[in-house]
Amino acid sequence: MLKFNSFAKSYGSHLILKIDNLTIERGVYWIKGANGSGKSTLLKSIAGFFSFKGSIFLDELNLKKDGVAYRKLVNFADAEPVYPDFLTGYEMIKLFAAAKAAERHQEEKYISEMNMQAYINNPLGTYSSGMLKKLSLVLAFLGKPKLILLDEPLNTIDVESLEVLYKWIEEKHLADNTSFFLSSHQQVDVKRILFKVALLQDNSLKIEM
Ligand SMILES: Nc1ncnc2c1ncn2[C@@H]1O[C@H](COP(=O)(O)OP(=O)(O)OP(=O)(O)O)[C@@H](O)[C@H]1O
Repeated sequence: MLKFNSFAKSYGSHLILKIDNLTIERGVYWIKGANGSGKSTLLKSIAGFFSFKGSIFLDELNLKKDGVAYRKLVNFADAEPVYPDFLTGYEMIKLFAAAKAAERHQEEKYISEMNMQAYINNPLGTYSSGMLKKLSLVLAFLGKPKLILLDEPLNTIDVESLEVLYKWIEEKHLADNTSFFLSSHQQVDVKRILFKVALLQDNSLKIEM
């Protein structure tokens, strides 16, 4: 599903990640690693936000050569999402839905299950951090992504929303075979969704069997 060839990411002269050759099969992965191990850097590189050395492929699509097609199939939710204050949650959803060629009304289930109806038409400047986080999760599920990257999704949201998120991951993986990379400091309910663990350590990524 995802393939790294001679991948390396540095900030200036500081090497953060080096993945020579690695193929990751479809699945739901918990990206586990200590503070500063490079979890966000890895997810943002895969999302296509950062320059890097080497290549990343999603199936046959090369991120560097087929960027538009690749990005349509890879969705990302930031650890601390920031959006324009003046747009409403619903306007933000409509922008993302258009960019990801989402089916009409796809967002309705997500808005209602996350219980966001009461404030979805309010400006984002009025949202709490938990409300912004929930919006970022809704955006990450729009369209028909092959891979969804969730950076620290368990932070900030309440227990009910966490249950909803686990349900969405399970449903989406079973229905569309969508893969997930979810980074988290907190223990993930690994048995529930049969998470596989990908350990980020010593600048490299290792899939644990
Ligand atoms: N924009 C940047 N410029 C320079 N160094 C950076 C930048 N972003 C991250 N780093 C460094 O890269 C390393 C990896 O950071 P990253 O945020 O990817 O780790 P993380 O595993 O997500 O950390 P955490 O669990 O604390 O969120 C850290 O040493 C960090 O200081």
